[in-house]
Order: sequence, then structure tokens, then C-alpha cells
Amino acid sequence: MGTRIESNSSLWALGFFFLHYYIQTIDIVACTLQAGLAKLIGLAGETNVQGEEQKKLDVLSNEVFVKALVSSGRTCILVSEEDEEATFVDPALRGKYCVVFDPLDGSSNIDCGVSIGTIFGIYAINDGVDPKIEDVLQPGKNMVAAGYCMYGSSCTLVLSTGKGVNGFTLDPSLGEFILTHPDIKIPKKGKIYSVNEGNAKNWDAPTAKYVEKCKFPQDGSPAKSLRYIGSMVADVHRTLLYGGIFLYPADKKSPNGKLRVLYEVFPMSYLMEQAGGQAFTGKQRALDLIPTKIHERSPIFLGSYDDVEEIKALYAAEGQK
Ligand SMILES: O=P(O)(O)OC[C@H]1O[C@](O)(COP(=O)(O)O)[C@@H](O)[C@@H]1O
Ligand SMILES: [Mg+2]
Ligand SMILES: [Mg+2]
Repeated sequence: MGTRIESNSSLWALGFFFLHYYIQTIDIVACTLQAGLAKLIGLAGETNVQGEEQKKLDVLSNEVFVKALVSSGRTCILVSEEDEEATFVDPALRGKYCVVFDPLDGSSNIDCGVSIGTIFGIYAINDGVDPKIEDVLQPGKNMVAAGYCMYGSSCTLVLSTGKGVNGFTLDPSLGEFILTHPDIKIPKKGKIYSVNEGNAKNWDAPTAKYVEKCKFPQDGSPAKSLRYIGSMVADVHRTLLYGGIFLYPADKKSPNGKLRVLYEVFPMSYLMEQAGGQAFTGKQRALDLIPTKIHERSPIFLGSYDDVEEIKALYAAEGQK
């Protein structure tokens, strides 16, 4: 593990756990970089609980993370996008952390070599002795840590343990993550909006009005640029560093949106708030949501404080009609 990580005391408590995570991440990096050569692109032939076709790398990443998390001896419940049910860790290997994760985010981008990643959030239960599903059906504000790893032009780990956000870059020659982006703060207002506009015909009025304002501002401000990769990890990473807003709203076809509360919406919302931004569901602060099932979905608007304030105002005005 990199010496800079060891010297950060807020990460020390989770150090052993993350050591396993880092080592396994390096495996995933190796696999994603070699995917085209090692016949790891393409479909695995199964669908997951969400009815989505699983890619070979989805399945492989899930296996790598489950094994790493179980063998860390620090976890008691695992919730993965790829597994229908939560995994309760064998009592002999049990620790106090519940980990919710999307082992491979942006799988539709695997075969064309566009950035993909892993998203995770961590809850802690008092003694870890008698874990129950309710221990993960908690609001996102109760997480003790959240982060993501992005496998792109470099491999970046962005992590918060509730005291700000730090970014680390993998040095492949050392096999270590180096602190390259200390104390990340998102710009208060941004120049970019990020959304799948192909769904526009099904949007509700506040979302449609907001995107219209981004393109045709009436207050003399410049129009925002549109950037959309289609991997949440990559779209959120750009939003965090450059500012702006990422939206995956509800629409007539998907009234709960697309993104999953526990392992997509919560970790990214946690990071945004820790970096000084906001995350909103269209109804409430995202981190206040209480999920009722492990694969629940929610609309999400997250990013720069002022940009999210604008969409909140549009939803508030709609509510008063
Ligand atoms: O293709 P769409 O509908 O724009 O959806 C894109 C979203 O779907 C996702 O790919 C879902 O993630 P998975 O690849 O983990 O299923 C997000 O990463 C991304 O934000
Ligand atoms: Mg995902
Ligand atoms: Mg996924």
C-alpha cells in the first residue's frame, strides 16, 4: 500500500480492509486492460436480477470482489448489483462492515474500450455478530465510507471516509495507489450538464425545463456544454473534477429512474456532498432516502451546489402548482 495512504489517519481504521480491495482492484485493472486480448469482452450468457445481460467482465469482477471482501475478514454482508440476494459472510470470517457495490459500472462501454469502473459504499454495524438485511437498508448518510475506482486512461481511486474526498492514482510499476488529488472540492457552479437526452420525450416538466435552460439560458449566462459517456463512474468523475451536473431522472417509462440506490446513487451522492456539492432525487436529499429493497432504484441529480440548487427550485415550483 502507498506510504501516503498509510500516513492518512482517517483511512487507517479501514486500512486492512482496503488493502484487500486495492490488491483485487489491481487484478481488475489487469483484466480490463487485457479484456480484448484475453477473450474477456462480450456477454457471459446470463442476465442479472435487473434483467440486464451480464458481460464476462461483470461476472469476473463480481467474483473477484466477493472473494476479496469475504477473505478480508472485515465484512458481514455484501450486496452486489450482480447477485439477486445479499451475501451473509460465514461467521468464522465475519467483521463489522457491510459493503454494497457495483463491481463493474458502465458495462455497455466494455467492448469499445471506454472508461468503466467499480462503485462501493460501506456501512458499519456495531458488533457484526448478528447481521440483518436492515443493516444495509439504511439511508446513505449512515455510510462510513464510499468511493469508486475508474479504469480509464489511468486507474483512479476516489474515496471518502466522511472527512472530505481524496483521489489516488495507481502507479502500475509499483502496484500502489498514490495520493494525487488531495481534498477534492467540486466547483460551486459548472459549465457542463450530463444526461441521456435520448430519453427527453419521456421526461417530466422540471427535468425538461432544466435541460432547456442549460441549452438556452435566459439570464445572459453562457449555454452549458453537454458531455455524456454512459458510464456513471466516468460521468460523475468528470463532474466532480470540472463541476456541473449529472442527471439520471425519472421518466414515463422508468418512474424510479435507472440507477440503483445502494451501490450507485448513495456512494456518488456521499462523495458529492463530501466535496461540497449536492445530490437530490427530485423529491429529497438523496442521502436521506431509506431503501426498502437492495436493488431499489431512484432518480438522481448530483453535482455542483448551485447547479443542483436550480433543479431543486424547479421541482419545488412544480410541487406548488
Ligand atoms: O445507457 P443509459 O440508459 O444512458 O444508462 C447509463 C447508465 O447505466 C449504467 O451503465 C448502469 O450501470 P451498470 O453498467 O453497472 O449496469 C450507468 O453506469 C450509467 O450512468
Ligand atoms: Mg452501474
Ligand atoms: Mg454494473
